[in-house]
Amino acid sequence: MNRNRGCFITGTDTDVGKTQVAYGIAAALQNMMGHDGVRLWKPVQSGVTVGSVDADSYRLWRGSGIRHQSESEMVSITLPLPLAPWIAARAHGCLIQFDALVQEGHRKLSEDRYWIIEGAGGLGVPLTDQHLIADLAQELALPLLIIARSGLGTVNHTLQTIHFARQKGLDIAGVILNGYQENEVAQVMNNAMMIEHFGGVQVLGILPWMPEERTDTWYAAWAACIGNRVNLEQIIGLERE
Ligand SMILES: Nc1ncnc2c1ncn2[C@@H]1O[C@H](COP(=O)(O)OP(=O)(O)OP(=O)(O)O)[C@@H](O)[C@H]1O
Ligand SMILES: C[C@H](N)[C@H](N)CCCCCC(=O)O
Ligand SMILES: [Mg+2]
Repeated sequence: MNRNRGCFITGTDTDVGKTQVAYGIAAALQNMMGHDGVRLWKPVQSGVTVGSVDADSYRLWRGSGIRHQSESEMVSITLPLPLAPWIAARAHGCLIQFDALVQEGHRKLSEDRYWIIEGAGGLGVPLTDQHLIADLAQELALPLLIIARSGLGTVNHTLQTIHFARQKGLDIAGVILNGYQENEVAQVMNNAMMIEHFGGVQVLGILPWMPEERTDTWYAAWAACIGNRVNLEQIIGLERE
């Protein structure tokens, strides 16, 4: 386990399903590994309070089924306003200490666990007046898993994210296209093909829209869906020496 440090989950935008995919991957990896080796971290969340059902930290905790961390151990900074972290912090009368966040990340990654770390919004989202989410991903030196919408517009957004990631020297583990509707299958397959062709990356999974109420049964079905449709071996295998 100690070679598989983790992945950094980013998105082509806010609201593309990073949290939903992150907890699903965590649950599916736990199922696949058959032991407790996965941990989750959301360095900064905004627009929520810890404990509310819509907080990323709560959803990561609830959806992953991981109980060796509490919800508050899954998040470091929570800011109430639904804004980019730099501005949400400023409005709250504080600044995000980028170096402290990086140190905390390194401490976590030195543990003998597989860490799934969720950014905020996309790579170009400011954490401070000098740092973007991309800079945090760079400091943590984890491969990126890019979550993208599945439908029209996603090819452009995904290729731009890939281009920016490479400019920042980030490794890309792959892309997951999230949330297709039943009548969109052909379009999503074409989108995946175009992203692979022009982006030089692998699409590691294509996930359907699953709108039902979040019950225990729903969470189990989502973890199974990810286990069946996402190339988990590739995600953790990339980290193997
Ligand atoms: N495949 C899906 N099926 C059903 N609902 C989904 C799916 N993917 C995402 N959602 C819903 O879409 C909304 C946005 O997803 P989510 O919060 O995971 O996005 P995010 O990228 O993590 O956003 P943020 O930038 O705020 O962290 C949530 O309400 C989530 O439950
Ligand atoms: C509040 C929201 N849910 C996110 N966590 C923060 C998204 C910031 C996006 C900034 C931007 O790209 O313009
Ligand atoms: Mg999220």
